[in-house]
Amino acid sequence: MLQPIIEMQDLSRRFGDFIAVDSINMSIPPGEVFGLLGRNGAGKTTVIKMLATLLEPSSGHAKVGGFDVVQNAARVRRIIGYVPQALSADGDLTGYENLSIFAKLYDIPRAERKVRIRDALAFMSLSAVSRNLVKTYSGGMIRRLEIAQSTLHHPRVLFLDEPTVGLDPVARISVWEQLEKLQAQFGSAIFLTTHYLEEAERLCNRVAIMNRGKITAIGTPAELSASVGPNANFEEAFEYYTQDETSMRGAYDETSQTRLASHRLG
Ligand SMILES: Nc1ncnc2c1ncn2[C@@H]1O[C@H](COP(=O)(O)OP(=O)(O)OP(=O)(O)O)[C@@H](O)[C@H]1O
Repeated sequence: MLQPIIEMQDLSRRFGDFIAVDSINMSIPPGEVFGLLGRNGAGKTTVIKMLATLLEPSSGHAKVGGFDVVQNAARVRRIIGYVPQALSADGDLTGYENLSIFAKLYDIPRAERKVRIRDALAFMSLSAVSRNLVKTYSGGMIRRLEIAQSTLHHPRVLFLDEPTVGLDPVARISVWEQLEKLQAQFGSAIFLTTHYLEEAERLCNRVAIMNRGKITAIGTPAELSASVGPNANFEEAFEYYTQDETSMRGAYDETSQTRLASHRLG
């Protein structure tokens, strides 16, 4: 098997006494589009922030591109792109100016900057509005600009935290299409969090379902559906794997528990 691009080993994060991420283990191969799914508060953002070197683990380890996210944080930062959940582009600058800041941040040589920015704008279908202030953009356009910003340096992994939250269905589809194009052209791995099941099914090669800090299932969307029942759909699988453990204990027989455990190990 190829050397994983992302590896997590007993990765945990506490806030005081509260365990937000509870000893998770996962490996993601290069080029995979991987979705971390869960309800609000499951711990998804905390995982992505640890992988993107923005938050230190309380215990356990993670590597991105073979580099430890704590010991080699600077090396990790050079090979990743990160799009946070809240819209973050500067509304008082133009699209071009926002990209220009990131080109400098990523140390893209001065001679190459213009071409990279022009290509990124064209790639995200933003060329026509590049000289307009970002505050005049729609939510979908801002998201596409942020994806352009965070991929200017052609990262090996792109982290996206809830990339289409708050977008209308048309804007959501346009973001999905740009992400698919990006993956096809550069082969970057994409690690995204979402609570939209349709997004995960459309974009992701594999998904993991997270509930109260733990990974309860991992596999392709089709595998997870099949693991719940012969005719189950992905929504039913999500419901199943995000139930509270107490209700699971009561409601499911031993076979189901074994199946759940085998997914945890998978
Ligand atoms: N800095 C912090 N201090 C204290 N608790 C925190 C902090 N950050 C996150 N938490 C808690 O950790 C848990 C997981 O939060 P996290 O943001 O990772 O969840 P999430 O799955 O990304 O949810 P959402 O979809 O709402 O963003 C939540 O209960 C949250 O309140």
